[in-house]
Amino acid sequence: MTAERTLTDRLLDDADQAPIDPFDLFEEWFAAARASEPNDPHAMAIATVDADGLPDVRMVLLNAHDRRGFAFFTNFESAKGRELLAHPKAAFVMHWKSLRRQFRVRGAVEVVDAAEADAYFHSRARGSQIASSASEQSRPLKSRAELMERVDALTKKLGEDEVPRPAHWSGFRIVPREIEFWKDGEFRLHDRFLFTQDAAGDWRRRRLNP
Ligand SMILES: Cc1cc2nc3c(=O)[nH]c(=O)nc-3n(C[C@H](O)[C@H](O)[C@H](O)COP(=O)(O)O)c2cc1C
Ligand code: PXP
Repeated sequence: MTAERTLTDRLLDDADQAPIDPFDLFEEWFAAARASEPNDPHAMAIATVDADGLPDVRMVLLNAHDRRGFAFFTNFESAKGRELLAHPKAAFVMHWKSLRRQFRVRGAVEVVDAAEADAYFHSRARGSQIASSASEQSRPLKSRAELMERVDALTKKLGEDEVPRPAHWSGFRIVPREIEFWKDGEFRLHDRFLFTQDAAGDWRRRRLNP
């Protein structure tokens, strides 16, 4: 009996030019990362640009994904929030050290709908919901004590009530235009595959030089 070939096996086999769906391939790589990374396999660095075109980058967590794209949740009044609302395009990268693999996406950015943001917000630990309400993310803070006072005041005020999702806390979805899968190779002879969509919306892949 022969073992079934994975999508990764097929990707690396230049003789196999049948289509591979990049979202299915992502699921395969993400599952491998979840099984082998010591922490935060869903961490990604997301790059934006500010009003001067100056790039900005920081880690966020990939907390939702499907065939529409890759979403993370944040404060829309933060630096990244303001940057993305003004310039709704982004790139992100995930690096799974344990696998020596990299996953990159570039594309347009859309805001997730309110129902999705509510569902995700309320799935988080209550303390994290309160923290997101209390933190004026990216704005100067006089002291940690000031933040903790806001957390305590809000905790007291809410009692047992549900924490309302702040109007300025929601999710951004990166809708891929380009997707790249990278796998480490000996002597820097890595394997790289760039997926782009053709006019019909089908995903094509090209191998790139490392
Ligand atoms: C592993 C990791 C995951 C993070 N995930 C998020 C996240 O999902 N959302 C978020 O708002 N900040 C997250 N942060 C904090 C951001 O990196 C950043 O400090 C914060 O969002 C403010 O960024 P900004 O000033 O560029 O908007 C994370 C930090 C780390 C190290
Ligand atoms: N917001 C902030 C400020 C974070 O630091 C993180 C994760 O570090 C998140 C949101 C996303 O994680 P979670 O939704 O699991 O709290």
